[in-house]
Amino acid sequence: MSEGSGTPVLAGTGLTKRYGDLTVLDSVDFAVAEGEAVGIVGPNGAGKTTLLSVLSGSTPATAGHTTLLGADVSRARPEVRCRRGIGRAFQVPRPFGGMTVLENVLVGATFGGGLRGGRGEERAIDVLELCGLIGVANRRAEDLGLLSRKRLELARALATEPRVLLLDEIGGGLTDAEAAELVDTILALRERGVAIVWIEHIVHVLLRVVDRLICMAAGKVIADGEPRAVLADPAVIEAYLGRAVA
Ligand SMILES: Nc1ncnc2c1ncn2[C@@H]1O[C@H](COP(=O)(O)OP(=O)(O)OP(=O)(O)O)[C@@H](O)[C@H]1O
Repeated sequence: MSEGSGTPVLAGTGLTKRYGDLTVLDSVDFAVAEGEAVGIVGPNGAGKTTLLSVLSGSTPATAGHTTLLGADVSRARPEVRCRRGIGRAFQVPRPFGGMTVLENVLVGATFGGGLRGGRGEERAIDVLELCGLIGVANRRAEDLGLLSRKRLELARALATEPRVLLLDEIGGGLTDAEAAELVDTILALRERGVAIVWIEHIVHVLLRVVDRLICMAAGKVIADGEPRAVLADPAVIEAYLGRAVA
């Protein structure tokens, strides 16, 4: 969390997830401040996606607590956490293929954000503009190219009016130019004060957005701080076993 900030927008304490004897998340403490952007890196199987799933409520924690704007949401279902401010976008976009782009975003605003009637429509149009999708608002989601599908995934999460947005490898599969466009959209969200937690293997893309980097390995946080310092940390380099991280 940034120095001097107040209550974190989202925080986890002692977050643990076990599958039988396998501990995939091992007593992780995590916090993101309002408007902060945090990147999460780490080798495959480190527990990064599990951390986001536990924070968003889609995977129940074995132990630990999650707070959202200071309130304990550890027992709240994912849709409740969503309405209270946690948005999530996935690596593989999950739109309703037969629906238009606008309809997909309206579903997010109405069911995820609890915005009814005119307010939902206003929010949907605003989000489509922000994500560069207004020109394809009436196209069916299944007819979109990859970058537009990624933008739609982001737009659906944003339509719920999140205070914090959890992004899971949304840059995957994009060309450098497409990834740069996506970064511009995410920077625009930051300007609106949405906190961002972003797992991304494409580190140079991540570094354009985040103020802080967390590295996980074997279910634990092994480094947390200024991004370049984290990438230069010997423990981080060792965790990647010599794989390039920047
Ligand atoms: N439902 C499950 N049952 C058993 N093991 C699981 C389950 N879900 C995840 N795991 C295991 O938990 C570990 C952490 O997985 P997770 O997806 O959180 O890692 P990750 O850091 O996001 O990896 P990647 O970068 O490959 O996406 C992995 O070893 C994975 O196989």
